[in-house]
Amino acid sequence: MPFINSKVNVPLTEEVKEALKTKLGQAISLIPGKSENWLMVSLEDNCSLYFKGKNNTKMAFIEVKIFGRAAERDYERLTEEISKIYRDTVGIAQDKIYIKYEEAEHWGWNGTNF
Ligand SMILES: O=C(O)c1cc2cc(O)c(O)cc2[nH]1
Repeated sequence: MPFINSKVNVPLTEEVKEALKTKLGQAISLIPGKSENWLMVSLEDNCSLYFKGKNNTKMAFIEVKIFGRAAERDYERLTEEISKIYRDTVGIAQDKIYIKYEEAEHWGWNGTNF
């Protein structure tokens, strides 16, 4: 049950949101055992983001939360893929994207915990 929360400082059309959701759903399977089947995605646009004191360029902050653990090499591959997705789909330069990973030991679903 991964969760991807993304904030960008530009507006996103419904078409772009759909494309991001689909591409992120494919990318998450770079982490063994994860898939779009359990993926929840939040796409926040028009956020007030500042990087290095400035807000005059497109930027993104993306959080990836997973239940359990993953290997460093899988996070490396996912960072590469997510950065390409936001570059190709939203036009954000790779050096204006932060990606944060979190591993959760406790995850609730359907009224109980895994
Ligand atoms: O996506 C995961 O991390 C995930 C899905 C899933 C389903 C399930 O029935 C489990 O017991 C664990 C689990 N992890």
